[in-house]
Amino acid sequence: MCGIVGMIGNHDVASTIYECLTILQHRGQDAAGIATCEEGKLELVKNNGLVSDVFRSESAQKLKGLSGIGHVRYPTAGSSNLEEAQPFYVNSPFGIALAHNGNLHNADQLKKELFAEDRRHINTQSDSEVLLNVFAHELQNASGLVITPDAIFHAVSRVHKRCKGAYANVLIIPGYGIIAFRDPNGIRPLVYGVRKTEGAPDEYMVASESIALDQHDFELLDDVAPGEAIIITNDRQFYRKQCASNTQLSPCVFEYVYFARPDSMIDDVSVYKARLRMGEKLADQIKERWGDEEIDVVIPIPESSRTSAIPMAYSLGVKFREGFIKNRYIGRTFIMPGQDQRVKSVRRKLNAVELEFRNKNVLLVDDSIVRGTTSKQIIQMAREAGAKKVFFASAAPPVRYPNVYGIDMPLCEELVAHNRTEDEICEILGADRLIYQTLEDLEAACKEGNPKIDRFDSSCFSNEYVTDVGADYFEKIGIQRSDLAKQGNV
Ligand SMILES: O=P(O)(O)OC[C@H]1O[C@H](OP(=O)(O)OP(=O)(O)O)[C@H](O)[C@@H]1O
Ligand SMILES: NC(=O)CC[C@H](N)C(=O)O
Ligand SMILES: [Mg+2]
Repeated sequence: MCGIVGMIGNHDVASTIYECLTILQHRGQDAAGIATCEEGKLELVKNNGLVSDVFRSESAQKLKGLSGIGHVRYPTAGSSNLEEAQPFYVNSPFGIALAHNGNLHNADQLKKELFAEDRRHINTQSDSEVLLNVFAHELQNASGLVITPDAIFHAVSRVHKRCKGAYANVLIIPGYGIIAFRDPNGIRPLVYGVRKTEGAPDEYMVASESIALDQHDFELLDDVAPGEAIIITNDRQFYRKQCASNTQLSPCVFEYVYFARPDSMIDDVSVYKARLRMGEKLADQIKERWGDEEIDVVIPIPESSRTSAIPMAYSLGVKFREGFIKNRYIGRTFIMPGQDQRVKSVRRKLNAVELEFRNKNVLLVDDSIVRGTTSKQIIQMAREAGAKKVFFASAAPPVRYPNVYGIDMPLCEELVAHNRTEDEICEILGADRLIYQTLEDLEAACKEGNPKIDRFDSSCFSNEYVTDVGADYFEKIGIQRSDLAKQGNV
């Protein structure tokens, strides 16, 4: 997952974009970048690291101008190297920079076409560089000497025809404005809003999550619809158009489970409320299936499961306690690049409050179990702290299949639930009992917020992908993006 933001304002936008990126930091911890534009000149600063590290240097001072875009990266294609940090820039036509959240599964094919037919060279392994060049090529074909909204909308419609996978994008064209668009399935989130000041032109912001808008007093106007593109020119003309013929709103259900901040709205659904409903539904399952079990206390595994754990405890009529304290200076474990780092980080990040465990039957709640890195260690810690019995509940169903739309879970064999029954998983994790949310309940918990959602991308639970992903792509990412490959061992 990555976080993206774009803004046109009445003062230099770099500091606001910087703040937005810190707000979106939970979506990507590997690299960060900002491109701004002043009088037709684009400045770009990007590097590996957290937002606060990347923009510490003096180079960030050069980020001037009333429009800009920003990105925080969690890689799903290519390497974690600086060359693949975003925004990406291409100088022709007009100069375009892009920030992309998502993942293309036909990037290899597109790369060949770009080279052989479009005379464009791709210099990295990044699918985002491919996407930018497809857009640039199509814009070049569609425009004359002057950029027009029609030419941009046409270029976006061509991107929809050529690119397969997930993409929520924000782009900047120096001297013209910013553009945002979302793939025809609307897999990755993208919202926009306006800030009005009397006597001054309206300011606009586009971002992965509404929380970036909220914190800067922008009024949320809408989600960018699947297949839709919006344009905000420097002189504040606003255009929007549907650029795809077949669209179906299919947001990634994992955003609601884990990725997004609870205080965000995604496709008109409050992530917070969706998580509360997940907790209620899971509690119903527990009552139905574990009626015989005595639970003394419900304990969330910080951070993301807290919201679901509260209504669970309430519904079960059991105490809710903070049994694990989180070191607030350690980032998210799951999106770290290597398994060694992830394992070490869980222990450094979480510590048990012994008195909440001693001689108790504890129900630990997490939002999801993916590789099992967190749950395995946490269950062990609960036992060391003196728990009598350790029960484990996951607010999401078993993750059994790869994600190809922007979450780096490329290899089935790395997923603890793949090809395993719930009893087998329970044994591996070392719990006394394990319960998972059903997919039906999870989707219902999210959809209740917006019945207009056509379907979800729930592929990592169901093995049903909303785009046509070829077997060769699964094979490729399984080889290239496994933990072993990333360590350079294969
Ligand atoms: O089974 P695993 O492979 O361990 O992945 C699942 C865990 O990873 C995430 O936590 P993370 O520490 O990334 O973030 P959080 O602090 O937001 O909960 C998620 O909330 C689960 O706790
Ligand atoms: N997680 C993402 O959205 C990743 C974006 C892009 N595929 C990259 O690897 O940089
Ligand atoms: Mg967690």
